[in-house]
Amino acid sequence: MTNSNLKIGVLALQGAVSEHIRSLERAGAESCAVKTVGQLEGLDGLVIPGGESTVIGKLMRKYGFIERIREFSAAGRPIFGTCAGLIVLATSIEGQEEPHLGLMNMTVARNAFGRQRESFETDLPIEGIDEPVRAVFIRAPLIREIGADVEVLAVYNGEMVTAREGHLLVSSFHPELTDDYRLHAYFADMVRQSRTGEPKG
Ligand SMILES: NC(=O)CC[C@H](N)C(=O)O
Repeated sequence: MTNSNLKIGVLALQGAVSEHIRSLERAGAESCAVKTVGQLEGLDGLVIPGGESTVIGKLMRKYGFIERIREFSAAGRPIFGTCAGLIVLATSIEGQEEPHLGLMNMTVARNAFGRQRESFETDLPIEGIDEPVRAVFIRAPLIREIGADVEVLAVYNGEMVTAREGHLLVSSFHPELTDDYRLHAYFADMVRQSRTGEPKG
């Protein structure tokens, strides 16, 4: 048994970073901003925040994060992508030739709510969390199609907005912009469980 704290980094190339760090700390994890690939070492999990997926993708390529985050994931370490982070994790992005990380088996659509509903909030029931979560959507993406191993955790107006594939978790909305840190706690549990699967010694 190890007593060391969970360490969950937040990719800090662009977007809402400090709010994620605050929510992760409230959920009982240690957290820090990740600006260089070297900082991925020693992390148990990673959050990829919202922002602009094209910008985040470009900076990930520039600073060598694509390969290193793929290795991070291949080692079974959990990743949570929110909003633009969801787009960055997808294997396919509508209207775009290339994905970014291409790790989670799903097709996503960017800015899928249209201009009328660029930004809104709702109480969203999420599988595995007791009461609905206050969800803030900002120029949010939707999940259009999923692979067989992807489990849908939340649906809004018939559209998939939260999902999980093994150690990968994604949400269309911004869970870090409210005081409700239950989705971060859910992710911290995923990270904790992935650690107990580690070989002892
Ligand atoms: N809030 C967000 O992260 C918005 C995502 C952004 N619209 C994109 O396409 O990347």
